Amino acid sequence: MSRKKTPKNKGGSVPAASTLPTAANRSRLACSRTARPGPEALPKGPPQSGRPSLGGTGDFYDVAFKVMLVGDSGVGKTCLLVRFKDGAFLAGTFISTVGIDFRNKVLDVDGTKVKLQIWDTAGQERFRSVTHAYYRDAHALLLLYDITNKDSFDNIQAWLTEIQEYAQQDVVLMLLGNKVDSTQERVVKREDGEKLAKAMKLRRLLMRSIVIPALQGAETAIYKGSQRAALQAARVCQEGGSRGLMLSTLNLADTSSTLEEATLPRSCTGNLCPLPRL
Ligand SMILES: Nc1nc2c(ncn2[C@@H]2O[C@H](COP(=O)(O)OP(=O)(O)OP(=O)(O)O)[C@@H](O)[C@H]2O)c(=O)[nH]1
Repeated sequence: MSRKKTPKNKGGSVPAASTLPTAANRSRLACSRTARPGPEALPKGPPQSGRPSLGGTGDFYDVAFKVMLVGDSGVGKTCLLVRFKDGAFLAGTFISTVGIDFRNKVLDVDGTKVKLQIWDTAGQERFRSVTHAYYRDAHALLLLYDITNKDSFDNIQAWLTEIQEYAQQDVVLMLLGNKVDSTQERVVKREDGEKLAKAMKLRRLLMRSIVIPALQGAETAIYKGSQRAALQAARVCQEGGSRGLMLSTLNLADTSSTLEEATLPRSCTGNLCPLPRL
């Protein structure tokens, strides 16, 4: 595979810390319910200059969320995003992300236009200082590990420490065990992922009968925090994780959560699962 993690048509990449968000553009990133059309009112991800406007495609939307993909290098963040955005799986040679990159996607959820602004961060240590500044505005963080790479699982705690330091306390966090298609190479047991989730006092929202083809092989899904943001983040995984994912979320502000179960809506039969009205 040859692919470049460089600016793309509907997104952009941010290799330098000089373009980190300002207080002004951070406030615009807040989850917004806007009148349509709203390209100029779309939440502007950092930075503002030198790249196409996030709304340049003329997307209409009612509500917008900023979602960030984080985790060790090579866990599959870019693949998840590309799969979600373009429906393609980037198999083959691994080219590491430089800096930070983003894609927009507007989904129709029960008649509501939901815009997701999804940021793909570089997993490599040397880019941490760049990505830290982007946590603050995120509504949801998807924290990935690779079930074939024990180190990426062991490093989850370190990622959580970073998240606790830099993200909003009420951010929705999902823990994703990626690459479950690689059954032969699996070194992180599903139970270990679930144990970690429990240790973090996660709440369980979605499990068992997830009938979305993209989620075949999904192990479990847990959320806590803003329900709507959690579900939108789950949708990223549902569409992006054709190879199955374990989803779980953590509300860092809530240490007294208990496990709660629910299921996806019955109408959830395709790649796009209508979200329940919350
Ligand atoms: N088998 C399998 N391979 C995957 C999957 N997702 C990603 N890969 C492979 O894993 C490698 C790394 O994927 P990337 O998406 O580039 O990883 P990343 O997390 O974005 O890495 P950084 O950009 O360095 O942070 C690539 O060779 C992908 O083809 C998956 O679900 N299953």
